[in-house]
Amino acid sequence: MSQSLTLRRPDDWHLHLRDGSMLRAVLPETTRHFARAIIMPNLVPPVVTAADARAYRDRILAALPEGADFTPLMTLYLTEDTDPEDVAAAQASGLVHAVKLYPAGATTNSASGVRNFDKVRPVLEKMAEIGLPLCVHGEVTDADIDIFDREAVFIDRVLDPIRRATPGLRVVMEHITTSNAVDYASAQDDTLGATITTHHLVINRNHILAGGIKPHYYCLPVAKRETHRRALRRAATSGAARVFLGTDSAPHTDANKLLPCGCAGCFTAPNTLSILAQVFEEEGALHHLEAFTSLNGPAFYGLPPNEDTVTLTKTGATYPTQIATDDGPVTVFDPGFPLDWAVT
Ligand SMILES: NC(=O)N[C@@H](CC(=O)O)C(=O)O
Ligand SMILES: [Zn+2]
Ligand SMILES: [Zn+2]
Repeated sequence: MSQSLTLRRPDDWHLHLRDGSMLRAVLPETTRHFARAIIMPNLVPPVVTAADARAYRDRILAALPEGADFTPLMTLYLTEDTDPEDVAAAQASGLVHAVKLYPAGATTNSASGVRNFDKVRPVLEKMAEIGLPLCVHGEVTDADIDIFDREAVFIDRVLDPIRRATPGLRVVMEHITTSNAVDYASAQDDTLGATITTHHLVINRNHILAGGIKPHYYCLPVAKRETHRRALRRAATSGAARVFLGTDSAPHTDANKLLPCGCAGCFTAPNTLSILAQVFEEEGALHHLEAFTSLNGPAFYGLPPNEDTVTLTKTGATYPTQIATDDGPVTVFDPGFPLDWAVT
């Protein structure tokens, strides 16, 4: 008898589905395993208003594979012109579950993000009042701050001041990559959550840069040194209630990754659960996997956990190296080791 593991069906609390033919190609990779996902709004143009989010949700629902049971949880892209009343109405109608903060210039399609944080004060105050979470890409963009320090500096200079100025604001520190973020998150109250990606549990910066540059391991925030990866693994596998999975699965075509100035993002949707089971087993924490993938996220977002389940068996897993799209192939994240756990 091979070992098996049954979990409540997971959710992905940070996912890029893109649009058009890319959406159609990547959506089945998520709906196969996940019941719900927080859908990132960094399209071109971005998903800014409730009307934009409703239209994008309809395009996602129209692209669902036959028979898929999947609920996209929509977000709004915070700009300096975002209308607090539009945000409140979008939440009240059940359409929108979070607002996303991109510091302008921090990452893929962030040009419409926030430069002057004073300009978004009224929106943040409204969100604190109505309990709508702010999902944060937590990196400063100052040219004089080293890219490996941008998350730690953001916490001190931007995140903590925003939280102090806006009591009660619920915040998700997205895709944390440092022990600084782990320490900050664990010291806060239950208004603060943190997501961790699959790939940041697996790679450190050597994987990107040593022995030749590996564009498919380049994402933002960029993977840090090994001590940080270890801190992330401890946090993810600890069972701590405010830490949960946000894969940040971020597909780009190989043509856009393999360039002199290539795009940031790792495409992990197809093999995320197999990789996570292996990471948790290596850490002796398989009993905490369900909390990370299926329980902590819904609790933070005030939603019930899923009723149905997925089962993994230790029979070895295969996955495609690439997914075909009308725009060209998208390479799947390669963890660098064979996968033991298959989703059955
Ligand atoms: N993580 C990434 O490297 N890229 C994301 C944007 C983001 O989540 O920062 C993308 O949209 O491609
Ligand atoms: Zn981001
Ligand atoms: Zn992302």
